[in-house]
Amino acid sequence: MTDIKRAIGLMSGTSMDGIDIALIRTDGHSLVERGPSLSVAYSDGFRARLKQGLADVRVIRSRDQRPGVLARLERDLTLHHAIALHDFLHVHAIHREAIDLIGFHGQTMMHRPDEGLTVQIGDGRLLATETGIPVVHDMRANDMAHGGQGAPLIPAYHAALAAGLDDQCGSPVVFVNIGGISNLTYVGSDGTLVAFDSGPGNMLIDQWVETHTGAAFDNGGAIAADGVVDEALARRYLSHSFFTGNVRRSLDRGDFLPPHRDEASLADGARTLAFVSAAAILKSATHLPQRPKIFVVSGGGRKNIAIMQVLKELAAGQGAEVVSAETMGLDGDAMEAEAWAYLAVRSLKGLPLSYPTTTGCDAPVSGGILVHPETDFEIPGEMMRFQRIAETIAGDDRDR
Ligand SMILES: Nc1ncnc2c1ncn2[C@@H]1O[C@H](COP(=O)(O)OP(=O)(O)OP(=O)(O)O)[C@@H](O)[C@H]1O
Ligand SMILES: CC(=O)N[C@H]1[C@@H]2OC[C@@H](O2)[C@@H](O)[C@@H]1O[C@H](C)C(=O)O
Repeated sequence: MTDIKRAIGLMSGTSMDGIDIALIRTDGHSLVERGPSLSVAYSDGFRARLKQGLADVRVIRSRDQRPGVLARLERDLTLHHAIALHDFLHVHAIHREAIDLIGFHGQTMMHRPDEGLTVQIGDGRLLATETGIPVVHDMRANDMAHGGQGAPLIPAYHAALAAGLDDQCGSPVVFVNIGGISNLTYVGSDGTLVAFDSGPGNMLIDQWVETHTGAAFDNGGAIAADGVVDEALARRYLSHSFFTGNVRRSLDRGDFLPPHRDEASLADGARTLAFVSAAAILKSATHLPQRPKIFVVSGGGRKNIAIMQVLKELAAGQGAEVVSAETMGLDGDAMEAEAWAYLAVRSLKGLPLSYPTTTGCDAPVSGGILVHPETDFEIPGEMMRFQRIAETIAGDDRDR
């Protein structure tokens, strides 16, 4: 009998905007039934603590070091995930015992593929203890140990989704995730899977808008709508060695920096960076085996009209269509969390998470660490839970 699992994925991406949670039922192969999802935003206080963590992580030389605020941050990040998971179960009236597994991404604090170093904070053991559910975490490390870039890992899930899309759209199909960083997955009609990071997604726009206005992002692309593209500035980004080099490599937040504050007006800067985000995707897509017929876009960047307009124009010039994940009946906000649930099930079964054509690893490799909760687990009582929330949130303000 097919062994089908109910798994929850927890994703906190490079934008550091919050936690995405999604439930799926899957056999870890082509059977995927997507369930409910939820996004829980971080408070300004916790985002400020994560940014402090990005500064403190710079001195790390091995992936288990936790200098400065990082040890405390890892604990509190994990508690935020536990709280978010309890809320998710409560909102959807799901009993904890109905869940077989959690796939826990944690928060990437540093990613240096050239040095074989990738650091995601998140305490899998603590999460298992707090939730009473087995947790698979740290899914990038084994790929790197086998010569891979450690990212992107979502392509295995895209391949499963593509199998369900066959009748609806042409092939090859390319899945585009526009998060803080963008990545592409090409799925050919013969199942060929090719993937890589494609450039800065929203992170430069977010940093630019925050510096000028204090807002976390350009809502809907409204700021960019009032601007014009500064061509010299756009050219500077698009001639970065990431695009001109022949080897595809995965990106860290620090690989691209926002323009200096006075290099452009707020609106022109936002418009230019939205243009760069879209043009980077098309530029990177030239490294795919074939021109795609359709780009299926997920991630928060699909809500930025300025990015989507340019993407559609540039793709149309190559005879390709651009649609949001929702047009294909998928969920562009939950897809990464769903993927982490799917990958956790694959990890449990010892199936590959990555391939030479997706991360550059030497051979298809599995990965992840499985942690079981203590056998005498009891759900923390409501009072204890609220006390933990209060403590964690108080910590967010105290430590910022
Ligand atoms: N309504 C919106 N309008 C414009 N941009 C938006 C909107 N909602 C979200 N975004 C952008 O999407 C970003 C979050 O996207 P997402 O959650 O896909 O990224 P992530 O998962 O953190 O990153 P990554 O995929 O790189 O790990 C926000 O930081 C913001 O820039
Ligand atoms: C190191 C790391 O966290 N990389 C992320 C980041 O965000 C987008 C892009 O860069 C992608 O390579 C990856 O996340 C996705 C979910 C992945 O691994 O598939």
